[in-house]
Amino acid sequence: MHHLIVAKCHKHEEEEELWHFILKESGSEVQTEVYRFCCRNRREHGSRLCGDKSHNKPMRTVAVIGGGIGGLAASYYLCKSPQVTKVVVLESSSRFGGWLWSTRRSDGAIFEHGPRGIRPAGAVGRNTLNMVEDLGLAGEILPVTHSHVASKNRYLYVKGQLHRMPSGISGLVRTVPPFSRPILLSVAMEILVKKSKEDDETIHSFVSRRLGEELADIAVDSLCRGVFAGDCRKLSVRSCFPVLYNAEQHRGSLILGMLLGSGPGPAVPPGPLAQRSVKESWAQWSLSKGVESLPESITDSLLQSRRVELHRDAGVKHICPSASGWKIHLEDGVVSADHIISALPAKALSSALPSSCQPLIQELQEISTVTVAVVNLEYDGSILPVMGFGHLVPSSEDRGLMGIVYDSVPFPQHNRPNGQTTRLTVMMGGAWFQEEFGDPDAVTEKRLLERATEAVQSHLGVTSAPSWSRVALQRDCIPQYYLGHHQRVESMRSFIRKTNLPLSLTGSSYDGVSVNDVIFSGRTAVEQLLGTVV
Ligand SMILES: Cc1cc2nc3c(=O)[nH]c(=O)nc-3n(C[C@H](O)[C@H](O)[C@H](O)COP(=O)(O)OP(=O)(O)OC[C@H]3O[C@@H](n4cnc5c(N)ncnc54)[C@H](O)[C@@H]3O)c2cc1C
Ligand SMILES: C=CC1=C(C)c2cc3[nH]c(cc4nc(cc5[nH]c(cc1n2)c(C)c5CCC(=O)O)C(CCC(=O)O)=C4C)c(C)c3C=C
Repeated sequence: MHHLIVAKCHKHEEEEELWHFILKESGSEVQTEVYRFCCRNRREHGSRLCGDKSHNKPMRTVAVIGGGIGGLAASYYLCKSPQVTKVVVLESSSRFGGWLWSTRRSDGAIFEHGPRGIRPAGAVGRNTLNMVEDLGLAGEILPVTHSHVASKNRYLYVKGQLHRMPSGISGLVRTVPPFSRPILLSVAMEILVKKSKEDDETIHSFVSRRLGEELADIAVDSLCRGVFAGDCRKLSVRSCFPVLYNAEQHRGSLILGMLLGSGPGPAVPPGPLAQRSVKESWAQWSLSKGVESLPESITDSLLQSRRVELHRDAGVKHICPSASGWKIHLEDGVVSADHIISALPAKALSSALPSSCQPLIQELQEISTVTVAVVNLEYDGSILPVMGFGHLVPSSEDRGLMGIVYDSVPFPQHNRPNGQTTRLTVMMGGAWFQEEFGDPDAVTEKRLLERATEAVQSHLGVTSAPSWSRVALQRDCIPQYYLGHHQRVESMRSFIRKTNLPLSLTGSSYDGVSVNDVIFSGRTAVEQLLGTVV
């Protein structure tokens, strides 16, 4: 008996949905087809994307280039499918994980030099938790609930003072400094603002238009510094905050979009861990040995598979088309592959591609990145004047200093076990790195450390010197989705489709920078390649 199951629908690109149809015979899968539906202007066109016979026969060798969380996630999902004979992961540095990087000191203290908290919410959040559970990491989760002080208290540093971000009904109906009128007023007026006809808009312009300039200048400016280390006057609302863009497009208002929803998202059923996150109302989570445990655990699981080859110190220099796919040139050898999933930063991929891919090279080069100085500090004793996740600093207050995270508050488990200490992380530079500190290659660690400790002193009144510190200069760590980014990404993928290049683009350069987005993008790349749900 044959059963046709519509297994899944998820949003692929703007106004596009992918539908997976699975044909089952006596309970086992015999054929999968993936159709792309374009819902633009409410007209629906379906086209078969993949899943024909050629896609259901084994894909011999897939090379995954870049061993950050994006490349590891893609490899993890590739291994879920029996269609792939071999997966070769090529990473230029001596470790896997990319920006997921934790220092574990011998006395038990843990310091993050990249992401520190991952959100469980939404389809992409559930997807990561399902993966975490599958990897056997559930027991290592450190959840931070919505009722925790780190979730309730987030601060802004404006005009030389810390201000708690308004929250709850009372915070919205009253005038709370640094804002000059109740936020509820801006929110109520928002429903009356007309929808824009523009294809894209900067985040600052979008929020000024819908909620007023003050919220854009202070709250949203700071938020963009705390997620993209970027300038909201240049970043695209459509690519950075698609939920806001879609709310306006589909409901005519952010508030209505939030109340009524703004279109279907990807369908990701929650596993037991994701269900627990909802039941216990988690706002974010980390892992007991630091966020780097996640790529370490994926690497360990990949090593269990005889189909996977993991190569560190294997920088991709050049890739050339060959009769069956690609020849990938490394410093000291050549790897052949039928298909490449690139999880490299866009510029790194652009310099490896052959000149026959010129239009793609051009677009990849246009995706800028920013450099962030991450300064981890440890102080003896309990030195914070306020408790919360941390504070952000709008660019009008201090262009070079983006904010301070009070790591000991959300994750006290990462403090050294003996004796009371406080761990802080100061983040500097971003879109303002060059103007504030000059050439990243010329700036000294001493200068960055001094700037960070001065900020801790002036913002938090801490006069003691840190008992331990570490400066990490994260070069080109966050891609900037400037105006028109969505068109650029679509144009690159369209070039790949039209020229039948056996290449998939994943990682933080294209479809979102959060850890959740990058993992989900790895999964989407694999599902599109194999034409099956993994
Ligand atoms: C300071 C900081 C704080 C952050 N905070 C958060 C947070 O709180 N929450 C959150 O969700 N996200 C956060 N992020 C974002 C998130 O960590 C990143 O967007 C994500 O880790 C990017 O993963 P990726 O695999 O796409 O890229 P990368 O981590 O950059 O991986 C790319 C890999 O490719 C390798 N590579 C480069 N060139 C070559 C080559 N030629 N050949 C082979 N390999 C190559 C690199 O060595 C690297 O390992 C933060 C990022 C930073 C920098
Ligand atoms: C409180 C101070 C914060 C600083 C300073 C900060 C710097 C910083 N953050 C990123 C990248 C991301 N941060 C993300 C989430 C996030 N960041 C903060 C606070 C600071 N970040 C908070 C409170 C949160 C959680 C968001 C929430 O729960 O509301 C994310 C993930 C966003 C997501 O969609 O999941 C990223 C990415 C950088 C590069 C950076 C450096 C200046």
